[in-house]
Amino acid sequence: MELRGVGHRYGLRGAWVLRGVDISLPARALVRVEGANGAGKSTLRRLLAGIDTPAEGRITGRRTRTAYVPERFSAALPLTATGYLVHLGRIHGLRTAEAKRRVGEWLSRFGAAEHARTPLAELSKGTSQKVAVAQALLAAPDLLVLDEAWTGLDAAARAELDRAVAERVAAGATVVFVDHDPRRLAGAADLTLRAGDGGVGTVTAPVATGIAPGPRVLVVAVGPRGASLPTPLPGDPDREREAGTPGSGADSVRLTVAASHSDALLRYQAALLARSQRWLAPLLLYASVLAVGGVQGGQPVLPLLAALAVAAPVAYFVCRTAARRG
Ligand SMILES: Nc1ncnc2c1ncn2[C@@H]1O[C@H](COP(=O)(O)OP(=O)(O)OP(=O)(O)O)[C@@H](O)[C@H]1O
Repeated sequence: MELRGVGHRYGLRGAWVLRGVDISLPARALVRVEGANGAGKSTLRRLLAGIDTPAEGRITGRRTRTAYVPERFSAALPLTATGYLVHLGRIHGLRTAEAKRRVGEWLSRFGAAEHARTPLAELSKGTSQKVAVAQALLAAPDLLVLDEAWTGLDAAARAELDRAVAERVAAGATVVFVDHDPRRLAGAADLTLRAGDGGVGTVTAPVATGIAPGPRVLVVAVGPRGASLPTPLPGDPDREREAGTPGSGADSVRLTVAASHSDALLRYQAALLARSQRWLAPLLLYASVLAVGGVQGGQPVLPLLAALAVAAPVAYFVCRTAARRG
């Protein structure tokens, strides 16, 4: 999903809240949105979720199934929790039986099964929030936008939401979240977007998420001399540029990324190839487990094989596509 020159303001003469926003949101990524109060975080999330249309600029590459958990949820409808959720499941295209099965599963996972038949108006704030989260997860969205979604949940439900988020990302979804607690999913975000405050906001994409523990994978990308890789890249890899062989016209960059993010990084580079950018794609990809985690644990072979199993098919696909494109 791409935002190009996106800006938003409320009303024709309102002050610009966001302007000149240029970001790419990769698939299979967890994205944190940060910023001071009033900086435009909710505005950005509503634009991403398709609830608001940008006043200027374009958003392209929208994911097929989008779900949003608002900061405040109040479904003032004469329905029970299950009735409401099944209805939403049907809107998402699920058959009634499948919708009921998923509703039961999600209410149970969030510890709200006993309120399945409770009218929405009688639900406590915490249980209402569980219903709000369940409605978003029902349809297995490939873009999930969470606006302080953990607020009001009990500890067990908060942990369950952490797990659900990890599952969606692992399944290839983009999950965008904001939370006032900086410890929420700390270290797990692939990308951090910072909304600038002061009315006229910009969004930058510092990708600093810290070095994730565990095995690290080395990806070597070779491209035209002097070309630069886009920023940000999934997983915020460490970059080390290497001068190319004289006369070869090529430079290479060594990207070191947590093994858990290597797949997202390789997929992203394959997408760059498809868009024919200057850094067409890695011509050479290889993976190895570095000292953090696997090697230190004295068992580098299995993680290495796992990393190669991920990297090799993608490298093959990228090189084959490059060859086809000449
Ligand atoms: N519907 C609206 N109509 C008019 N102005 C709005 C509307 N929604 C937000 N704003 C204004 O846009 C600016 C950004 O608001 P937004 O809610 O996006 O910020 P935020 O970073 O999410 O803030 P917070 O952390 O306090 O929720 C604020 O000045 C706010 O007053």
